[in-house]
Amino acid sequence: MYKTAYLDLPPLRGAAGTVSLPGSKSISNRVLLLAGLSEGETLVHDLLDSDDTKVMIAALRELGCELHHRDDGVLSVIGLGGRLRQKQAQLFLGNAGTAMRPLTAALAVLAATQGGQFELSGVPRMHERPIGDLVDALRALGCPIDCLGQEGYPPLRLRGPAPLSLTAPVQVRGDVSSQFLTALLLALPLVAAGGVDGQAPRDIVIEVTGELISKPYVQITLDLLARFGVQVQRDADWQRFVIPAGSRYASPGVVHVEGDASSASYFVALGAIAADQAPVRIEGVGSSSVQGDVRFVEAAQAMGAAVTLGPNWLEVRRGAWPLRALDLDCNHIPDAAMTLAVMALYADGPTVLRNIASWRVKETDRIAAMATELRKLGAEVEEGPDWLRVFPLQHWQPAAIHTYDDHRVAMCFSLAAFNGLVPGRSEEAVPVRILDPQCVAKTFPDYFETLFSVVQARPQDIPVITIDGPTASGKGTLTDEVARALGYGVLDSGSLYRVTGLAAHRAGLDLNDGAAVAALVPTLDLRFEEGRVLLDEEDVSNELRQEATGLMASQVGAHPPVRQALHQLQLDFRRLPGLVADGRDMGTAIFPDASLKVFLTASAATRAERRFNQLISKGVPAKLDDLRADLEARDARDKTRSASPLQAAADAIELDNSAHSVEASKDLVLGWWQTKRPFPH
Ligand SMILES: O=C(O)C1=C[C@@H](OP(=O)(O)O)[C@@H](O)[C@H](O)C1
Ligand SMILES: C=C(OP(=O)(O)O)C(=O)O
Repeated sequence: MYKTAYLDLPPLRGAAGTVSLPGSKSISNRVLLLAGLSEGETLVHDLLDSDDTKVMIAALRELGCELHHRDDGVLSVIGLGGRLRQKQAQLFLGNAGTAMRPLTAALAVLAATQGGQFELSGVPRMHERPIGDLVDALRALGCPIDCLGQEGYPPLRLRGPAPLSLTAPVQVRGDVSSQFLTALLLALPLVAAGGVDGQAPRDIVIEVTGELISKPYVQITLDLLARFGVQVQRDADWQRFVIPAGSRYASPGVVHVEGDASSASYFVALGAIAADQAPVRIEGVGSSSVQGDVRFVEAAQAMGAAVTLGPNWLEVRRGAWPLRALDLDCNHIPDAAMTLAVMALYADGPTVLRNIASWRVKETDRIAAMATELRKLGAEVEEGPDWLRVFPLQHWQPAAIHTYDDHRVAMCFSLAAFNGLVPGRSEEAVPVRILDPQCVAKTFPDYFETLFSVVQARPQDIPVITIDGPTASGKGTLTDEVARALGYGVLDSGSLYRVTGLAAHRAGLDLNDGAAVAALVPTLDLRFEEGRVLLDEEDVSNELRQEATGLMASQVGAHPPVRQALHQLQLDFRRLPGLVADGRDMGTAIFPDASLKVFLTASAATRAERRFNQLISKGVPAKLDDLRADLEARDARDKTRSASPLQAAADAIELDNSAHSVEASKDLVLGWWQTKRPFPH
């Protein structure tokens, strides 16, 4: 996951390849709750691992369920069998509607029937998301509930014991969120079995007042209840639901969670926009999905996507281009429909998304957020209480997209990075900045990594920052810090000869055979991370420092084909989303077109002192004066040698960090970087 303040997406030009979806949020949290309420063990395969499921898992643990992750990745849940083990808990539920609403209903009923007191809270936005309709329904049933902040909103206190009146149908409004009905459907089997206050088993009837929105999510609830042994009857109008008398949760033993269909929407859109050569294949959902959001595929097809599908996969290519404008009632796909708003920028006319009032009470006011952010790109957008009209965009502007702690805003705006595919815009393509990219943690922590694995950019569009300078100037540390702040990769070019020597030696090659060693270079699986060098995922940093490795390095470095192969290898490090390259000739020889070049220096005295402290801390004896004399001699040699002398590139910014902390140097470099970027400040 990118834990950076922002993530810059360079212009992206194409897409192809296969993605494997994370588990469905809606299914994961329902399965967790149902398994937690059932008797015995449920083994959950492919559960989503994200903020929304973490809060549900933590809550169930607090309540006394035993959950543990097995070595094979399967989660074992041992449920409560409907009996509270903890009668008091304070549960923090983040911004997960699928945890807050269902747990409210389940714990209100359990507290009323078995006694107890539970407090449920979330992030500040959760305290602005309505829950009044559910609270009203539960209070009418007899559950004592206090709204601890504003009436009708979390945080909530659920108390008991209290007598429940189960004779009349339970009434719940369905026009603000379907999760209120879902919550009652998931919780009320607790009382349908009877036994509460000596009551006989009875049918529990739930009646929906007002138009029910987001119906496919209620269907997911009904399907999963059926898998846990509860067969709810519903009428044709989705107004009346009956949980039959005697219903009891019965774990199916093993449950497989499908891939998330809402998360699939970004990759379906990606295929429609950018897969003009080979398809984007999406594994985890398909025609046999129980999630309503698979119907996003129909909307994408209407806009021109060419889709083929199997039971649990989709393949999407570009069909019509530009995309076709759409006018759609999106009530059945409230989450995935946000993706259509960005696709609309690539359409041949205005696209209207209707019946989306619920967007206003989700992670943020999504109608306002989408309108505001689309306008930053230059788009014309109109909005109403429950609709959005987006016009196609010709003149794109570089924009820093505010994401409002809303995972879907972050994910769908990544699709704006394909603006270079708009006819006539190839040379004018602009990057897109996504602010606070880690908000994707709610449902898809690795979203951007997954995206980068299937998209292409032109190398010259991928930003590079070079940090060159003499030995012991602190290049490595600064490079790591800058790269970490930007989410960029690192190239530690100084270690390449040593790594090549070591790898060639390990492969049993003759180090005098230049051609053989050169052929090995492109196959090296190399990664630089936090000052460490990883070869085939093994940390070889210590081995690289050894004298024997130094000898191997000079042996392989003598061959021109090896030098050439290493040149290419360095260029290949220019990968999405960007690169910080540390060395001595990065800005002059390897990446002469780098957008920012830094030449890092420090006085010989400072560098000698740093090297001295480094050695002493590792228990290596050292003399300060000797180190300083060595460094001065080396500087003189470096500057005057004929083959690539150590020189700042003409367009490099010099940074003498003798008197700066690493933090201060990093801030300086990031400040320069901002001035090089096209985003408004
Ligand atoms: O029940 C569910 O799993 C969900 C229902 C939908 O909410 P609304 O019913 O509030 O539209 C959806 O937006 C949410 O992401 C998940
Ligand atoms: C609305 C959403 O989440 P929640 O489950 O919190 O309602 C969403 O994921 O888009």
